[in-house]
Amino acid sequence: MTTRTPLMAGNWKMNLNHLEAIAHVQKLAFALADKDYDAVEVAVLPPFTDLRSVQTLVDGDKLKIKYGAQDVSAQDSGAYTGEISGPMLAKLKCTYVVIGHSERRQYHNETDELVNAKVKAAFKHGLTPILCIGEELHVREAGDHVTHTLTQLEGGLKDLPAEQAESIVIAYEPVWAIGTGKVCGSEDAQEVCAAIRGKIAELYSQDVADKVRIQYGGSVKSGNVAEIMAKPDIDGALVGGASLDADEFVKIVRFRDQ
Ligand SMILES: O=C(CO)COP(=O)(O)O
Repeated sequence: MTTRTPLMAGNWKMNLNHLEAIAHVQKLAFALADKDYDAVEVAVLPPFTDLRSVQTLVDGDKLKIKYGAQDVSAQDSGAYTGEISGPMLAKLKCTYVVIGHSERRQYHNETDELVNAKVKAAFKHGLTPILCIGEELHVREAGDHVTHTLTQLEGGLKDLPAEQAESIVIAYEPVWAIGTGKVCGSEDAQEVCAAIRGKIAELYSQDVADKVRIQYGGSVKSGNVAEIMAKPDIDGALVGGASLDADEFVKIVRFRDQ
């Protein structure tokens, strides 16, 4: 049986400037101990403007916390005003990059095709994508949440070789549970996460599917994380609002104590 190390990642979204980022990561570093890092991989996903400061802190203090970006361009360089490239993030030693978050799909019209190009760009430059998929409320109400989410999964993974697919992180984030306080029931989250793993097994192999980490995201807090993490196909959480409170995020990392 493959053992997957849980990944707890804080998606700060458009919050915390670079000075606040330093203070926040220092708080996390002070609170987290080796035993936490032995049990769980911990990552922060700050805005682009914070990454250099976070890198300097992590390098300088030899912190075990990982970090990454919230998006990446599908292009390597050139006349793409406002975009940030994979080589730039690699130079900042980012481990992860969030791709296809529902807020980018919704407000920036990102399609599965673009998301797929960004996933490939991430791997090309040694970054691990956290590929976000999940349905809107009307899709769940129509009972189409599994089909919808698996279509996004297939679109995001299109033509990706197994060697890359096995190290990707998938974040199942039902859009209606993001920032709303409405957490998806753990059984409902497990249903979709199991379907995601099943689809990866079908597209690649059971071995690849067993290696891929699948996170749940949407109103995760210290009070509900343990129940979510108890599900067999959920290997971590992508935490928005609650990751902005260092004490709360540390409690989420220590989900086994909750
Ligand atoms: O979108 C999310 C993480 O990427 C979830 O956000 P919340 O935890 O604020 O609901």
